[in-house]
Amino acid sequence: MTHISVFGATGKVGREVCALLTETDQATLAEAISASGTDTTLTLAEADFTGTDVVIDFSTPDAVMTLLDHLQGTSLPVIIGTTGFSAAQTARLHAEADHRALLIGANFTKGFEAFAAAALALSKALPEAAITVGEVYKADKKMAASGTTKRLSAELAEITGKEIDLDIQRIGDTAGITTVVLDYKIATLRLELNVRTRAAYAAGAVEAALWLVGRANGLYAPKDLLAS
Ligand SMILES: NC(=O)C1=CN([C@@H]2O[C@H](COP(=O)(O)OP(=O)(O)OC[C@H]3O[C@@H](n4cnc5c(N)ncnc54)[C@H](O)[C@@H]3O)[C@@H](O)[C@H]2O)C=CC1
Ligand SMILES: O=C(O)C1=N[C@H](C(=O)O)C[C@H](O)C1
Repeated sequence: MTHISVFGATGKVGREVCALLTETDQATLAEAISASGTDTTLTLAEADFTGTDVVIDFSTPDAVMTLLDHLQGTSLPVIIGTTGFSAAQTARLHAEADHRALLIGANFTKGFEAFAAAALALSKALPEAAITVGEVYKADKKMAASGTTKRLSAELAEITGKEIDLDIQRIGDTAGITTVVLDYKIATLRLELNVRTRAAYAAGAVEAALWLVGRANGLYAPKDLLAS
């Protein structure tokens, strides 16, 4: 049985991770940590992580930095689900991988890696196509490209040498819709990943956490799970 602590436990995704950990036989909830603590959660200062095998984070970039400060001197593995890090924060994350196994994923939905690979393959097969990466998320998410869109557009730009158009939308409580549209004049090819529930992100993160326990220190990504 793997003991998983959840950082950002009262958030939309953190709640789903905690719920999943009460249902699965492979893992159990060790400590649930939130910004100010509640009846069922601890503050970071109250958490001691003894009895924790791996931490799953879905919080904010600044909060992740405080988590890493708190974990200094331990080699506890961490799954980072949070997106939107600054360049300096990203550098800190990468340096942290010298001290622990750290897996960073912008999108833990099962099928996302295959979706990204398909988008890259199609962009190579249709070099004449204009490419747009689109996203729809909840209304209160910052109106800027998500981690998912940044990753997809950077990989598509690298492989095609083209500028990639972005279409950013915010609607209601949308869990996440990612599209890649290739327009090659005689036709339009559209790939869409429509996440129905945030439980999908929680499931992918728990699967990654189970995989990460026992790995050597270093930086990992969701595609490493597929390779092993
Ligand atoms: N990698 C992936 O597959 C996914 C990533 N995300 C990312 O995960 C992050 C969280 O997303 P949501 O759950 O939708 O946001 P949310 O706003 O619902 O939850 C964030 C939580 O972090 C907590 N938090 C803030 N400061 C904290 C601190 N110092 N200590 C502990 N907890 C703290 C907040 O109280 C809040 O409950 C975002 O960056 C989002 O983009 C979201 C969905 C999937
Ligand atoms: O905030 C969200 O909800 C999500 N954010 C992630 C991101 O920034 O890439 C992706 C996920 O699909 C949902």
